[in-house]
Amino acid sequence: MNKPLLGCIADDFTGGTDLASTLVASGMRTLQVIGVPREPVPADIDAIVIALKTRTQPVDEAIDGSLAALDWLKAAGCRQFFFKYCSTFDSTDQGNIGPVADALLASLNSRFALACPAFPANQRTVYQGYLFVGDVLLNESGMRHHPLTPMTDANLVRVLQQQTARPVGLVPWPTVSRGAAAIRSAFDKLEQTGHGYAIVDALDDQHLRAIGEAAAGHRLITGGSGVALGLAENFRRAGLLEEDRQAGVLPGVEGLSAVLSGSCSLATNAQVEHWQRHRPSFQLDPLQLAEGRDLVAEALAWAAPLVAHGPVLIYGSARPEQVKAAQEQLGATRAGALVEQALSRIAVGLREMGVSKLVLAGGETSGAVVKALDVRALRIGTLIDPGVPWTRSLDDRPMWLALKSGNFGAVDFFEKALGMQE
Ligand SMILES: Nc1ncnc2c1ncn2[C@@H]1O[C@H](COP(=O)(O)OP(=O)(O)O)[C@@H](O)[C@H]1O
Ligand SMILES: O=C(O)[C@@H](O)C(=O)COP(=O)(O)O
Repeated sequence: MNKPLLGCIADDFTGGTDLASTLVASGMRTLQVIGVPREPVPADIDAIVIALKTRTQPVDEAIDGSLAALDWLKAAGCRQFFFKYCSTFDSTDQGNIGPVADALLASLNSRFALACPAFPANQRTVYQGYLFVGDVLLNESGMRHHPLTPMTDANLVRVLQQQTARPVGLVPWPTVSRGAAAIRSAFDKLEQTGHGYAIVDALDDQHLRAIGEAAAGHRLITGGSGVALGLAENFRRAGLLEEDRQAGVLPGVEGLSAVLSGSCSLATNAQVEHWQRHRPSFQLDPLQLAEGRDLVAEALAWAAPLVAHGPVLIYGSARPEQVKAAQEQLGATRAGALVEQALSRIAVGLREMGVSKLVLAGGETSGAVVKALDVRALRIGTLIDPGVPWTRSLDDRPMWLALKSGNFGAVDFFEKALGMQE
């Protein structure tokens, strides 16, 4: 049996499908598993993405979970490893990007890894070490209001340096634009001068492909899905990957559809508002949940007569003022957990009603819901918008799931995913 080539650890589930869809598009047969698998790798898989929910866990738990995933991937025979985090570098002052990357490097007996969250197709670029979201710096984007990981500094060298004792350097755009050989020699120089990481500038996909090529010999690569663009080609050059493999079309599922949204990002809030212009929606308020009101039962009772006629949206998503008000009373973690738990129970209830196609908005939200549905693995299908593919769960009651990163997708993403007209 062929061994997988690339073993990936994603710090959240939406990030996992984002990375998996990039690998599939570049011709790698990719399986996404939820948590460290209990089963052996299926045959004929080129890349495995283990999706964890470590982005906002306490640092020690994030390290333990990531190392367990790495051990499994090593045992499966992977040659190269990828730590996938968010294209907006979502983290707290303590981590978890730095501490997890440190632990992975140590376990791989490596001293150096690149760090590049750039994802130009979704307007994330890195210039002189500063992360831009569209035409504004990260800290001026909606990410400054993120409920769990507010990002208040766009200088990634500084942000990562705060999370690791290993010195962090920069490979700037003029070097990156000279191509793979120049990038490789910049990596070598940084490693020789004792740096543990290099933040790497990237403004377009060509840069990302060159960075990928330069990292062909690296044991560990860290970044967003963009930097995975060039990895398949490395394996092809080495004669390890066949040409022209395409992502399989997912077998369909019979049943009803719904959207569950827990993301409070600018993009998701706009998608929720767009949906509400013509379609039914039900809002969950964490303050009411905290008071003990059974909004799960209310939402399901509301959905029952509607969902048979067309998809419904149930959401906790709220504007920054509303999120802040809930967090002031409950704390960010409890407010978030209340909405995640409610949406998870609603997802289980909707499945009982015959829903088999679910669009989930939000990384933490998707993680909570997918766990509640006891999904163990996902096959990756076609892209709805950059970074968000349809997936099909691999179990006895298969569902189609679209795990949408909060920040991703056009304003009509929900309708587009479900094939609905305006
Ligand atoms: N009204 C609300 N008040 C406070 N927190 C909320 C509210 N609605 C959702 N949340 C929480 O905000 C967090 C959003 O994170 P996530 O799902 O990862 O979205 P994103 O992909 O935008 O980062 C979740 O923990 C979610 O439960
Ligand atoms: O890289 C990205 O932006 C996404 O793949 C991602 O990690 C999504 O995270 P959320 O925005 O929390 O869904």
